[in-house]
Amino acid sequence: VDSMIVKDDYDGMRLGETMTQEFIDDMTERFKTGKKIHLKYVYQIVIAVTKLVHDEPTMKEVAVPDDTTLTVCGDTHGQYFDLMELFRLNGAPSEKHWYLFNGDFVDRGSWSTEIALLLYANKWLRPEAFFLNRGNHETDDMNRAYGFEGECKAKYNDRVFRLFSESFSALPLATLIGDKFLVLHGGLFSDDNVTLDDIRKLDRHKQRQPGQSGLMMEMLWTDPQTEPGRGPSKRGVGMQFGPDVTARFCEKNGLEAIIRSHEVRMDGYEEEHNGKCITVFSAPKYCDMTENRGAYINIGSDYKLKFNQFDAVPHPNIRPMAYANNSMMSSLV
Ligand SMILES: O=C(O)c1nn[nH]c1-c1ccccc1
Ligand SMILES: [Mn+2]
Ligand SMILES: [Mn+2]
Ligand SMILES: [Mn+2]
Repeated sequence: VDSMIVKDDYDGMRLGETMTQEFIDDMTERFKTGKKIHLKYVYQIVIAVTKLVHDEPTMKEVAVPDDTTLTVCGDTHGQYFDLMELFRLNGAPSEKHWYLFNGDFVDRGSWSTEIALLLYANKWLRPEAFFLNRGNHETDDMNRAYGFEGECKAKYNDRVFRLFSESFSALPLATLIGDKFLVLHGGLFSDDNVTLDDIRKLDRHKQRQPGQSGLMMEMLWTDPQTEPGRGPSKRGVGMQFGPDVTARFCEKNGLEAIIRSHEVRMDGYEEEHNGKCITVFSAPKYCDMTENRGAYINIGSDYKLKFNQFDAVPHPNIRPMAYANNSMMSSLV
C-alpha cells in the first residue's frame, strides 16, 4: 500500500500516516456528493482499524467522564444520509462526544462503504472515544447476500471487501458502559450461566464467522420475546429470550439493562422486559419501506439514558440493495 502513488490530479484531501479531523470532514463531504476516496486511503483506513480493534478486548469497558456524552446508535445499514441527519441533530463525533455503533453498519442500504469508512476513520482518529460492536451483518454470509460485498467490488475492488471482512472478524462483540449497561448487537444466551467474564474470556479471533451455535453467534443473532423462558428464533439462527432470562442475566451480572439492536422498532427504540432489554435502531424508513423512525441513546456521566428519535431524510435515487448479488438470496438462512 505504501508504494501506491496518489496522482496530482486526485481532487481530495491527502492522507498521511495518521488520520485527521480535516480528512474526515473532506471525506464526509465527498461521500455526500457521490465521490469516493483514493483506493490507497481505503486500504490504509481498513488496515489501521483492523489492527486497532483486533487488540481490543472482546468486551470493551467504557466509563463516561463528567464532561462527555456517549451516544449509542443501532443498525445503520448503509443509510449514509440518515447517519448525516443523526450527526446534524446530535453533534458529530469529537473528543467530548463519544459514539458507540452497535453493529449492522452495512448491507441493505446502498451507501455501506461510505458508512463503514466514516465509522472506521473516526475509530482511527479517536480509538478511545469511538466504539464499534460487531453485528450479524459484519459477516461474510450476510455481506454476500445483502449488498456489502457487491458494493465493495462495484465501488472499489475485491481486496477492499476482503480487508473489510478481516476487520469485521476482529471487532469486539460487546461494550460494557459504566458497569451498568451491556451493549451487544443481538442479545442473550441459551445458557443461564453466562457471565460477563465468559464474554471477556471469549477468544473471538479463534472463529472468524459466528457459525450456527455458541456465544458469538448468540450475541449477534438472538432476539427478545414477551413470553417467559426461551423460544425458537424466527430467523432460523439463534433463539429468543424472555423477560425472566433478561432479569436473571442482569441480576447475576449486576447490570441495570442490556442495550441491543438487530430489529426494527417503529419508534426507533423500545424498552422491553420491564426496562431491562432496550432495543435501539438507527435506520429510519428502513430500506426505504418500513415507516419506522430512527433513534439513538445519549448517556452522560450520570448514566441516565436519554432516548432521541429522528426521521429519514431524502437521499440520491439509488435503491436499497443496488449492489446485492441476488443469486445468493436463496441460499441464505
Ligand atoms: O437485514 C436485516 O434486516 C437484518 N438485520 N439483522 N439481521 C437481519 C437479517 C437476518 C436474517 C435474514 C435477513 C435479515
Ligand atoms: Mn487474529
Ligand atoms: Mn440489522
Ligand atoms: Mn442484525
